[in-house]
Formats: sequence, structure tokens, C-alpha cells
Amino acid sequence: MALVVVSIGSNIERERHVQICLDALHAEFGKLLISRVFESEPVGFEDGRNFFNLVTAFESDAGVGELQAWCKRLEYANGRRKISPKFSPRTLDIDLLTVGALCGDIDGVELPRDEIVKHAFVLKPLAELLPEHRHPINGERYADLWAEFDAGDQRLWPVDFVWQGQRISRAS
Ligand SMILES: Nc1ncnc2c1ncn2[C@@H]1O[C@H](COP(=O)(O)OP(=O)(O)OP(=O)(O)O)[C@@H](O)[C@H]1O
Ligand SMILES: Nc1nc2c(c(=O)[nH]1)N=C(CO)CN2
Repeated sequence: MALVVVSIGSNIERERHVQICLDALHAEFGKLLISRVFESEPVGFEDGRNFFNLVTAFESDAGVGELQAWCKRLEYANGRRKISPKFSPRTLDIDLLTVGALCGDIDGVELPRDEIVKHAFVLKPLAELLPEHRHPINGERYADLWAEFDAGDQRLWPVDFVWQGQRISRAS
């Protein structure tokens, strides 16, 4: 079994899509560790709609290709279409951040995903969820990576979020 860490993002019907995504991950993989949900303005493109982003982790012995295909199926089942350019509004984006300590291109998936060290909307929830875990390549604790991170003008607002009757995120 390996710890699988994924990031989730949505800026179209974002509350509904995050709920659907967590329900599906839970049904498929069992117990989930879930970060707070953060709202932020779109990075890299202009759009009136802010994102919800969060990170979740679970144990699985599925292969990387299988995990990736499962995530893509869920995105597409929820209205995600490939016609959109990389930086565009999206119903649901599920990205594999890490799978255990695997590094490199595995089944066409880049691990660990380099967005971990690029975007506050990925690193902040990851560092809160798994502060003591270390980045598989540079060996730094996620808490330290976040403490050293220059978020520039990226701002994150914690969202009051309830999933399956459980408050997983609250304003602070
Ligand atoms: N760690 C990873 N997690 C998810 N996809 C990855 C990863 N590494 C490489 N990829 C590849 O990137 C391709 C494009 O991903 P996706 O469909 O999410 O596109 P995108 O929306 O343009 O990018 P993003 O996910 O950054 O918004 C996927 O088909 C997948 O093969
Ligand atoms: N705030 C925010 N901005 C983004 C996001 C995202 O999830 N959140 N995803 C993108 C493409 O993957 C591009 N820009």
C-alpha cells in the first residue's frame, strides 16, 4: 500500500463538484485524510469565478496508470472537456501529487507533480495536511517548504466546508 496524495480544484459549481469528488474517492479508496478547502483567484488566466482547492490523501495499492485513469474518468463524468486550454475554467481537476515516494515519469504521469512547489493553492493545503511528510525529490518537510514559499500576490481564503456531515474546514 502507498499513500496517494491528490489535489482537487474547481471553479464551476465548485461546492457541488468538490462534494462529488470526495464522495467518489471515499467510495473507491476508503478512509480519506482531507485538508481545509481554500478559495483563490484563478492563477494564469482571467475569469470572474474563484477556485476551491484542497488536498486529500488515502492508502491504495493501485498502479499509477490506474489511479490516473480513475481520476480522468471522474473529471470527464463531471463535465470536464479536453477542448479547454490548460488555463481555463474547470468543473473538476484532480491531479496526482505523489504516490508513495515514486519519482519520475511513471505511466506518463510526472511524480511528484511539480505544481507542489509552484502554487500556494496546492502547497498550503498539502503542508497543513501532511506537515511532517517530505517532498520525495528534495527531501524537505512540506511545512518547511510552505514556510519558505513566496506566494507573491496569490491569496487564499479558508472556506467553511462540510462533507458527509463532518466539518473538514473552517474559517480561521
Ligand atoms: N502528476 C500528474 N497528475 C495528473 N496528470 C498528469 C501528471 N503528470 C502528468 N500528467 C499528464 O498531464 C496530462 C494533462 O492533464 P490534464 O488533463 O489535467 O490537463 P490540464 O488541465 O491541461 O492540466 P492541469 O491538470 O494542470 O490543469 C494528463 O493527461 C496526464 O497524462
Ligand atoms: N486558483 C487556482 N488557479 C488555477 C488552478 C486552480 O486549481 N486554482 N488550476 C489551474 C490549472 O490546473 C490554473 N489556475
